[in-house]
Amino acid sequence: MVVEMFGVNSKGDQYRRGLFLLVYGVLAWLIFRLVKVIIDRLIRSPLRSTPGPLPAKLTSQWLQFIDFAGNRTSTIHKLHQQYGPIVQIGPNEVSFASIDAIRDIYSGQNPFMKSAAYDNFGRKGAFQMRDKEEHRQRRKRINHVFSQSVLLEMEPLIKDEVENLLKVVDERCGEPYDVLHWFRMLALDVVGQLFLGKSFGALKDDRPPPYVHHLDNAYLVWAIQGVLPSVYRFMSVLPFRSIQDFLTAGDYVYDYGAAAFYDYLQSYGRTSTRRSLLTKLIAGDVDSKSAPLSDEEICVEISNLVFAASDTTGNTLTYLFFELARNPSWQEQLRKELRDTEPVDGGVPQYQQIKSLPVLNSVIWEALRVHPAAPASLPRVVPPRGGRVAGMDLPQDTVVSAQAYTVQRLLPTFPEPDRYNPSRWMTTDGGTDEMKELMLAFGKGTRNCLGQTMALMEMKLTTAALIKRFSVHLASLRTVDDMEMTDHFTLIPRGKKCLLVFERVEEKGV
Ligand code: HEM
Repeated sequence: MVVEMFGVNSKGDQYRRGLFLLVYGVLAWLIFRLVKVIIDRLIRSPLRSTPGPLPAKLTSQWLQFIDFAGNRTSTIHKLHQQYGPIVQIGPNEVSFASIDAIRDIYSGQNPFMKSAAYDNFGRKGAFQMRDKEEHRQRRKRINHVFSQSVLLEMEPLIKDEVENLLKVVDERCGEPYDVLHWFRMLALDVVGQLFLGKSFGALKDDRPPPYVHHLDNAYLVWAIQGVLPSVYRFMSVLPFRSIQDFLTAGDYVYDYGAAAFYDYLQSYGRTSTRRSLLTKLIAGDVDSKSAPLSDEEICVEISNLVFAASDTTGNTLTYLFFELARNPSWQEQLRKELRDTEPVDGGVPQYQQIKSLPVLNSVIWEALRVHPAAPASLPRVVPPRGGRVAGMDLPQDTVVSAQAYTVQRLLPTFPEPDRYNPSRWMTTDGGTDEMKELMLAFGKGTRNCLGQTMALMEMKLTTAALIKRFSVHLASLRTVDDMEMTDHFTLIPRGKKCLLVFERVEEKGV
C-alpha cells in the first residue's frame, strides 16, 4: 500500500528520492540565505541609503578582487566622481572625499582605530598597531629618531648614497634607463645606512640584492593574506618548496633586519657614537621618560621601516622625474633656482641651502599630490558607541576612509586636478590652508608618517643634485603608458618601469 502511494518500489528509488530531497533542501537553504543577505544588506542595513554600486552593497569580495587586480584606488576614485563625496564601497565600508571627513576620521581627538586590514602588513610595529594607547606609547619611544635635528646629523650618510646615484646616472647618460629601479635602490640604500647600520650596496651593483626579490614577494603574500585568505590557506598546505619559499618571503625580510641589528651590536656595541639612527633607537629617548625598545621590538621596527621607506620614497622620486621629463620648463626654473647653491661633497648641495627653495618644494609637493605613493584608502573603524563622519551617523564597526588620490584632486581647491602644475604651490606661498588639509600623502593626525622629514630631505637632496647636473626627457611615449597607476596600498606603475634619458647640462649648454 505504502509502496503504491509513494511510487517507491525499490531500494534504488528510495535512495534517489533521499538524494532528491537533500538537493532540494540544500537549494532551499541557499536561497533562504541569499534572500536574507539581500534583505539585510539592501533593506535593513543602516547604510542602505548611502550612494554606491549594488555589488559593493552586497559583498566585500567585489572590492577585494578589484583590489587584488591593483585597481582599488582608481575604482573608488571613479565611484566618487559618479556618486559624490560619500560612497558605500562594501556592505560595511564607506569612502569619503571631503575636508570634513578628513578632520572627523583622522584628527588627533577622534576615537577611530586603524582597521583589521593593517594586521596583514607583516609584524606588529608602530605602523601596524591598532590599539590607540599601545601606539601612543610606541611613538613616544621612537619619535626622537625622526626629529629634524637628528636627521640633519645623518645628512652625510644620505649624501653618500645620492653621490652613488649621481655616478650611476653619469655612466648611463644619453641612453634610456629605468629610473624606477634606481630610485628604489637609492631609497633602499639610504634606509639601510640609517636604520640597519649598513647600506644594501644596491646602487653599486647592476643586479638588485636578493632582499628586493623577497620584499616584492612579501608584498604579494600580504596582499593574498588580506584579500584572498582562503587561497593563502590552500597554498600553505601545498607540498612544493617554491611555493613555501614564496609564502615565507616576509620571514626573510624580518630575519634580515634582525641579523643586521645583531651584526651592528657586535661591531659597535650599545653605546657607540657612530652616525646612525640605529644608535639613537638603541639608546632610547631620555627626555620621553620611557624605556628604550627591547631588542626584539627594535628588530621588528627597523625591518618595517625598510619597507615603509623604500617603495614610497623611490616611487615618489620616479613620478617626480617622470613629470619633470614631461615638463622641461619646470626643470629650467628649478635649475635657475639652484644656480647659486654651492654643490659640495661630490655634487650634492647642503640641505640647509636648499630645504626652503620654493620651486624645489613646489615640484615635490605637486608630485606627491598628483601621484601620492600611498594613494589608497587609509581605513579606520567606528568605535562601539558609533561615530559621525561628515554629518553622517555610522554604526559600530563600520570601516571608514578617505584616499589621498581622490581628496588631493577635489575641486575647487585643486583646479585642473589631473594636471601636474607646481605653480599652484608657488602662487599660494606653499599652499592654502585648504590645500594643506586635503593633502593626505603622508597621512594625518596621530598616525601620520613618521618618516616624512626624512623622505623630504632625501627627495630634495636627490632632486637638487640631479637637476643641477642633468636634464631629463622621456625615452619614448611608451613611458607614459608604463606610468599608469595600479596600487596595492602603495602606488605601482603599471609597466613596472620608467624609462627616462638623462643628459649632462653643460654638454647641452643649458
Ligand atoms: C615619500 C615617502 C613617503 C610617503 C608618501 C609615506 C606615506 C605614509 C602614509 C600615507 C602613512 C600613513 C599610513 C596610514 O595612516 O595608514 C605613513 C605612515 C608611516 N610611515 Fe611613511 N611615507 C613615506 C616615507 C616614509 C619613510 C622614509 C619612513 C621611515 C623611514 C616612513 C615610515 C612610516 C611609519 C613608521 C608610518 C606609521 C606611522 C604610525 O602609524 O605611527 N615613511 N607613511
